[in-house]
Amino acid sequence: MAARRRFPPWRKGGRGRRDDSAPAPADRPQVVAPGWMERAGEMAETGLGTMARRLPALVAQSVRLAWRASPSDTIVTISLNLAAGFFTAFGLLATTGVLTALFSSGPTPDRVRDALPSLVVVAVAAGLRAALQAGAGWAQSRLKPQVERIVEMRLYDLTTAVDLAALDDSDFLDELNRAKGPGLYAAPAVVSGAVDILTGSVGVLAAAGTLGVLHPLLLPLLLLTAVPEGWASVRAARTRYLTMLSLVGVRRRKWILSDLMAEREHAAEIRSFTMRDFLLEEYDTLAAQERDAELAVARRQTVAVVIGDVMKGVSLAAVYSTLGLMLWNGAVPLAVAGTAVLAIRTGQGALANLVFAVNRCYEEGLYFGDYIRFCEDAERRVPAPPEADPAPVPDDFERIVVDDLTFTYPGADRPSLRSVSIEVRRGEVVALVGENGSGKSTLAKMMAGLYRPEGGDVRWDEVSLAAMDPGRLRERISVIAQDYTHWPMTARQNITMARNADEEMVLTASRASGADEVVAELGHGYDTLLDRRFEGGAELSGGQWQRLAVARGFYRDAPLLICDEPTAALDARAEHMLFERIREHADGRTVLLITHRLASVRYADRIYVLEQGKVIEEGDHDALMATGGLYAELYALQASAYRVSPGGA
Ligand SMILES: Nc1ncnc2c1ncn2[C@@H]1O[C@H](COP(=O)(O)OP(=O)(O)OP(=O)(O)O)[C@@H](O)[C@H]1O
Repeated sequence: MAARRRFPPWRKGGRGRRDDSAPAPADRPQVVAPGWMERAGEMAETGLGTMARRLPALVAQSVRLAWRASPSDTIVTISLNLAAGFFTAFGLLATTGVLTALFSSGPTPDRVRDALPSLVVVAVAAGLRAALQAGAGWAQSRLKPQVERIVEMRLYDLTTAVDLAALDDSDFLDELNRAKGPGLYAAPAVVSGAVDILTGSVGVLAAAGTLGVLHPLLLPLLLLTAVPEGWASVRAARTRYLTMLSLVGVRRRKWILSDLMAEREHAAEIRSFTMRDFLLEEYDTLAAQERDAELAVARRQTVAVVIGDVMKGVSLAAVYSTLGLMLWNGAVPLAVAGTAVLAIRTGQGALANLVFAVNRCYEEGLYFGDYIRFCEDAERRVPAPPEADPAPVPDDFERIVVDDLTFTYPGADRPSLRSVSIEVRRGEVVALVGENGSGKSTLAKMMAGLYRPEGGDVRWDEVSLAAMDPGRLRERISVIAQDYTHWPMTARQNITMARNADEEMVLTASRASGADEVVAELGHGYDTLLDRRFEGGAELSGGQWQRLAVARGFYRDAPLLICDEPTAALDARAEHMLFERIREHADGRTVLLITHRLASVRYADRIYVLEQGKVIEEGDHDALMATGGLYAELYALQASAYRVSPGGA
């Protein structure tokens, strides 16, 4: 396939394999071309014909986009451009009158006087055309920010709505990267390219119409000059796009590295582990690949442009020779030939603009196509809206049943949960324990309705989560996540999470989590901005952030509280206090607790022990200790570290 030949060396020989001479070592997985490149590469394999076929659809798509952004500016842009084209043709035809008068016989003052009325018409037409073009340009530039806004909003509307599993899929993430980068920027360029196509076409039609009126043979001559330039532009655009595609992986890896080298949070570790040389070398290798690819593009583009220019020169020579012959043979009078030269020059200017616009629209259209495809893919991945009559989400429940649940992350080769069944009754504290990677967080996320099961079900009092409105369901669940976000907002907003702040509830949640002590130290209390990148912003320690994250979980008045490692960063006193609160059933709520601190789950009503995605033991502390299985083993290990007897107290 032709597309393959254009990929860089490491792309040769099939998906993901690299040339031995390529500098990228085997431990650089992001550099491997992702699966979508094959498809996108084929897409970009277009010639003039394909482009001409695709262009109407692209222009129609752009006009629809412009219309959604602003119907009035779209109408003004199109209609003023059409009117400007009319005055271009009108002015050109009036020029014949001027030239006929000037080239006639008789004294010069008389000839100039005879030419005056036509000259006035030419001047008025030029003035009107300029005014209309200025108006059209203004409306066109107004369209840009409006288009940008709607495409950005659509993208983020989708990225925040897609199924969480989509964001675990590396192909989807790559598509997202392309849509969010070049794709997003291409949208206004495509629209303005489409408008420029319209403007250029109107100009060309005006010149062509004039030439057709002057002499029918002049018309095909004008079109002849467009072909070489068009060919060169399309070729250059395709080369650029294919290179961009081949460099997506390299650039992605470069961004990751540049973040690592320039972000404050990694600075200390880079120094402690003397990572500097390693990172710089990695970066340089990738930068060299990018440079080589860019240099190759520059060379291929220049060759295309030079060939195009030579062909254009030849066709221009042919045009003027033909015109000269026609004049010689008396096929056209001198005044008409003079107007024809003007019309050809006008037409060529318009043609050059048209070719540039077509090329730009086509090239940006390739990138914009990435955006469109991403949006279509993302739309398919947005969970279907609940049926017209979704099952009501109860205020509370008697029991939550996880029934035979199986789940595999996208792209993973084995399930993270296999036939898991557990039960949580109202008011209980139920603990999930197990070694790293055993599936605890995955199970908690499924119970929070964040992932959809591959097999099995989660039910609240016999009603499946799948039948409920996910938005309402999540309102009834409070999650203290293991990987919570440090929101760049105030301390209060970090607790209330974009909800109306109830001062009393904020204080209660803060006291319960120990966040009140953190806030007391802050310059502006709950109004302190927690991000050092902003002026006056404060920096918190890991444990202080965790207290806020816990307060966030407590603030939400939900019947089910899921705590995933809520104390990992807490000091001994804060940890003790938090588990005390949880043991008091977190003020009557049902709690699903994940922790490695087994001393803290002793008082749970029930403990489920997971191993490799399966529940292998269940019961309360005493029952599990009596079984002498994994729980007893882990508990004994921890207890011995603290020199506590395995039996308890
Ligand atoms: N987003 C993801 N994409 C693919 N695989 C994942 C993802 N998250 C987790 N996994 C895999 O699923 C398995 C279970 O992970 P999970 O985070 O549920 O374990 P855990 O018991 O909570 O571990 P830990 O105690 O370390 O927090 C692991 O093998 C992990 O590699």
